[in-house]
Amino acid sequence: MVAIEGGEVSKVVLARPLDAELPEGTDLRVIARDLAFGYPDTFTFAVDGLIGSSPETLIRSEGGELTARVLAGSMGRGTDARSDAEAALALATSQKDLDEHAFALRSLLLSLEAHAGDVMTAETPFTLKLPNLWHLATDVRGHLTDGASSLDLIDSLHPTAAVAGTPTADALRVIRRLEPFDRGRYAGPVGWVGADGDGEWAIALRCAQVTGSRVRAFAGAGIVADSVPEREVAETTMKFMPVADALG
Ligand SMILES: C=C(O[C@@H]1C=C(C(=O)O)C=C[C@H]1O)C(=O)O
Repeated sequence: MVAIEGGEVSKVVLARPLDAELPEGTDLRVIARDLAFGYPDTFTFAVDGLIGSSPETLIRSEGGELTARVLAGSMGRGTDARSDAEAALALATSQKDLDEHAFALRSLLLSLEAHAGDVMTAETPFTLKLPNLWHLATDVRGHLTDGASSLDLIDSLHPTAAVAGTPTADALRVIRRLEPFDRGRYAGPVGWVGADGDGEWAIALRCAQVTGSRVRAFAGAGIVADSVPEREVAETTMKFMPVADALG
């Protein structure tokens, strides 16, 4: 909060790791299948021991068409239909979350400017329902104008303010100062690229790195001026749910 109050950054995304031992005999293919069934509206991935289900599309580039889904602003699901609808409404009307979302969207749009035309987004974010969380979400569409490959695009776009903060360079400095661990591939791009440069890249969130029998899961939350530290920590606990449940 000192970095935000002092004007060093407007938003910073801070993460924490969660370490565990993998139960003996765990088959990562089964874990990936469980994640894919449990979180159908996400990208489930398992690449060199990095396994997870990400709801956020960094960029998809196919035949000159670009799409992205920006997420920022989160709220736990309610325990019944009524409290769940209230949670979604509270999120959609929370100025703190709308601000947090606007930073993330703006950073993506600015980075896309060099590569895309006819960029379209809705004026207000929608609420995206996941099994563990509500998110504020904005879908972005545009046309590729400079022939960039999807690898060029992720080079320009990563890291967005959804996982780093605003301004990017200052937020990265604050992260290096405050996070006492290496993010590894957490919050980086994960996806595929074709021989023609097209591709689909998610942001590696809601994931864990498996190394032998050791597992390290990661979860972060965007901090802005009105953030309440305890709520942000609780948000990361909810974000651990997919991998924590799947890995037992
Ligand atoms: C940083 C994470 O998630 C990001 C941060 C969010 C937020 O702060 O509300 C929401 C979605 C993601 O863009 C994470 O899952 O670890």
